[in-house]
Amino acid sequence: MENVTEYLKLVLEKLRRRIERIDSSLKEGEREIEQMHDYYWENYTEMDQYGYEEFDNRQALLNQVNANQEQKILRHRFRRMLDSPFFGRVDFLYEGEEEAETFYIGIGNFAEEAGRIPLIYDWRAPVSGLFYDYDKGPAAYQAPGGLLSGEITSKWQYKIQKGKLIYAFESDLKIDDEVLKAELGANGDIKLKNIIRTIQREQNAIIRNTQDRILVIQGVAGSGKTSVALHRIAYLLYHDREHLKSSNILVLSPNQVFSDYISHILPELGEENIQEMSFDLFAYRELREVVSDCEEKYDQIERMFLESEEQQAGDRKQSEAFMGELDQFVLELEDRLMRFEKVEYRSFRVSANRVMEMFYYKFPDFPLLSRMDAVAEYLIDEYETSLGRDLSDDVRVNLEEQFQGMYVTTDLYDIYNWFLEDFGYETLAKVPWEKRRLQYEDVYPVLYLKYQLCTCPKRGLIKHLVIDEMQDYSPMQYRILEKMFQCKMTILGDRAQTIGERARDVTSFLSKIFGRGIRRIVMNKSYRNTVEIAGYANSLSGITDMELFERHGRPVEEICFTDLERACGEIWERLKLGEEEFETAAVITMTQEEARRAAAYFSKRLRQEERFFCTYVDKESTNFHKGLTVTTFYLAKGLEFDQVFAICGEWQSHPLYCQAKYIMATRALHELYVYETVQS
Ligand SMILES: Nc1ncnc2c1ncn2[C@@H]1O[C@H](COP(=O)(O)OP(=O)(O)OP(=O)(O)O)[C@@H](O)[C@H]1O
Repeated sequence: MENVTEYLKLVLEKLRRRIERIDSSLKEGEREIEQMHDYYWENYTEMDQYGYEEFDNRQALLNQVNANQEQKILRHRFRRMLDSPFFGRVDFLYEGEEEAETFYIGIGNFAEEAGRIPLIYDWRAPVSGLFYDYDKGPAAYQAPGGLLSGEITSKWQYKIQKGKLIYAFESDLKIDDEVLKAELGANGDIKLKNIIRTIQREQNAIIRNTQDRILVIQGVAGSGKTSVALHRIAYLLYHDREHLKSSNILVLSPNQVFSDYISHILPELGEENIQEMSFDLFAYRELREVVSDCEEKYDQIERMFLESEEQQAGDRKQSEAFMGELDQFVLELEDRLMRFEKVEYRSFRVSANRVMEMFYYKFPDFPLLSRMDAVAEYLIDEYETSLGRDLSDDVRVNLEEQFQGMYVTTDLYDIYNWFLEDFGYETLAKVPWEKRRLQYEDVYPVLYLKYQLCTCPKRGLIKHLVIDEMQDYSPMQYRILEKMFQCKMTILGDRAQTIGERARDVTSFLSKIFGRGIRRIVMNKSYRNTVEIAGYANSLSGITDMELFERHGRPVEEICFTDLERACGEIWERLKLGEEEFETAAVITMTQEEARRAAAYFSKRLRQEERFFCTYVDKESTNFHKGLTVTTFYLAKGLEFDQVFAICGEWQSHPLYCQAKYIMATRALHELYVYETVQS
């Protein structure tokens, strides 16, 4: 069918009919569930004594509930498609055929009935690859049965809103750029949005990559790393539904606000949301038995602003050299940690020599602090077999305690202190558990030590791990992750955005940790910022090889001010929120104290004149809102705003200054103002 308006009308009509059919089948399904309940309650006293009938009844109920659930998911997708059923079309002439076939592409598959030829193809379907990867001319796509070649005879892009066709372009490179410019030039949505209409070729290659076990994406700020990683997840879920569920995917995300910011994409793409976790939170939980409190990463950053010489000690403890020292310490620990003794209780007797022999020769591969459990288990089992019965619980507990008592200590805090002392580092305060607090730089060394000495819990349920902001994880953290996860991974980040004195290029050490099977991809084109903003940011970090998407805006303004409140007064005048141009704006500071003062200023002004919402975001915040956000550079990472006011203060000589300013600058979509306050 040639005429797109006609086709749109037809599709909308069929969508409506399909939704009606689902509605009535859902009603029928719910009636059946009710009847099954009624039947059960009326008859359950008479159901057969072995419970077969009851089992059958429950099974039927479960099946019906699941069927209804699936129908609801379908209905949800079709209702969304009523707004915009498709956005692209390719006409493809298969090799050896005479007439081209037409494929319309949208957010999901749609056929008049299950099993019929789709009227619309999901953007993730094999054939949809044609739309993203080729212009008119020779083309091919990978179908389940092999590569299918041919020629694209025409390719179209559409914008449909509320069921109405807004535009239709027969696409070529120039038009594609215009469409993308329009998308990027629009005001920032509140949350990160899906990009299926305009996925770029280099991005599509990453999204559709299924062969590499570990994909490492080093991408410049605003190149679409986070977007691409999430679309990749949607793609993988679509193509491997049998083995991969959303519960099998885990995202390591930097904080709650970022998680909230990206939380829309997967549901928008018709997938359930995936689990996310902060690695720090996980580490604190794992160390609960060792210390009562741990310093948080963000507190450490704040501390770095107050005591900049701390940075070096902190960096040292995350280095590969430090890990080497810890490994060496662990190797030499065996003799020092053990005090072998005989074990006796009632008729159970084992000599110290026997225990030692088992410890060193029977279970040498067990981590040191888990090994005595294995020895005890083995010897107790052996004894129970000779007795021909199990030991009572109290005898077993007594024996296990004697075995465990052969460790001089099992307290990781003490053991870590031995290490610090041996290698000439300042030791931790020797205090009871209630008073123990680890500084952030010691958190991962202690966790690393724990997994060197005790069996590391494997996360078998996780089949795909996504690590965002990869540059902020140290070699030691990757080593721990490698022990915990043996699954596929998507690791992404930008070395220029490292929170640290120097940019960290994790690609230089990842292959040492994960071995072969790593594919490294560089994304060098930035989509977020205008040319003016990207040029300014690049000059800060010395980046010269970034490709810029040609979208222009206001030049960046650098403004000097004497104090923070005056800078805020100036910002107030420049904000274009509310009824004006923009949806989102941010005032970004170096430190929490500055952010707090700025937020107090804006809250006060807003009490007098209610123009928009103002949200102060700190490390405890969980949500991302429309309006003005006031926060620090380290919490603004990963986010974007229409207008950004970067308050760089008087930190020019601070080691984090350059990276922080770069992070602030690259958050801006359309307008950037940089405030350097100088003391009067
Ligand atoms: N193909 C595309 N089509 C439309 N918009 C895109 C495309 N690629 C990226 N964008 C937009 O560019 C912006 C940056 O994307 P994203 O946040 O995923 O980048 P990033 O590389 O993770 O950024 P950063 O590291 O700076 O936080 C977003 O607004 C995103 O929607």
